[in-house]
Amino acid sequence: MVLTFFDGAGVGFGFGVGCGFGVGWGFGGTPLSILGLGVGGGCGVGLGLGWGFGTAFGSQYRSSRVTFQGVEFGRKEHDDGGKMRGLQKNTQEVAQHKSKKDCWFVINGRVLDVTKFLEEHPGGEEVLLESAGKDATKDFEDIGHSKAAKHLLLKYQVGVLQGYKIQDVDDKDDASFKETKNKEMSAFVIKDDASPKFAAFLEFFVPLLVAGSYFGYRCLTNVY
Ligand code: HEM
Repeated sequence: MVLTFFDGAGVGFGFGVGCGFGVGWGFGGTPLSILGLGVGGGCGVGLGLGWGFGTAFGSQYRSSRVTFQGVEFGRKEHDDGGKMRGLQKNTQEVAQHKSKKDCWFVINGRVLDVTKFLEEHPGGEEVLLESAGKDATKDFEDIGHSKAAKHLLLKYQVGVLQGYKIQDVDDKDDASFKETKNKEMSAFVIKDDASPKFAAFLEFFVPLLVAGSYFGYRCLTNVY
């Protein structure tokens, strides 16, 4: 979860007592996304209801989970500081995990536990089981897996084959990974933009509707 603070100009709505100063709720500022506390000047004398321009500030919790092409970014597996993923394994140890219930293989020196991925693999579980307990680098590369697939395999890393020094994806000077990261950011923006637009729409029209109803009611009662 991420906490976003915002402040800025907005529209306030509330009850006021006295000479037209009211405290109520408002919305506004950047990213114009949620109700905050609004303070603003109003008009009227005595007990009244009003809305006016003022300032709005507040905070908002939002989910930081982002999924891009099936890869869930920000999960614990990616944030374990490499403790688990960096454990040294040898070929004999990898060779012991070659069943459907316990399937490991090696790709580019990374030891992967793909047991939970078998059923999800778009190329089918059989091909993965054929590589179980072995080095699957050549098979993996020969298929011409996409960049997303290359990124996805990091999720299943449980260690490093002895003798290999693995570069972290973030440090890798590889255009393919950079491209994936950029896409990840745009996916983030799109997902975050969706609800604030709707919220801003509601937040503008609700006070307008309430104020309109109130003034309508006042006009009607004055006539008679
Ligand atoms: C953890 C390791 C692996 C991951 C994360 C992975 C992921 C994927 C993904 C995402 C696809 C869909 C196409 C794409 O995006 O490239 C795919 C397709 C495929 N994969 Fe894998 N894969 C892995 C290992 C392997 C291995 C070891 C083989 C062995 C031959 C293999 C064979 C295939 C095949 C045959 C396809 C279908 C290609 C097609 O339909 O054109 N994959 N894989």
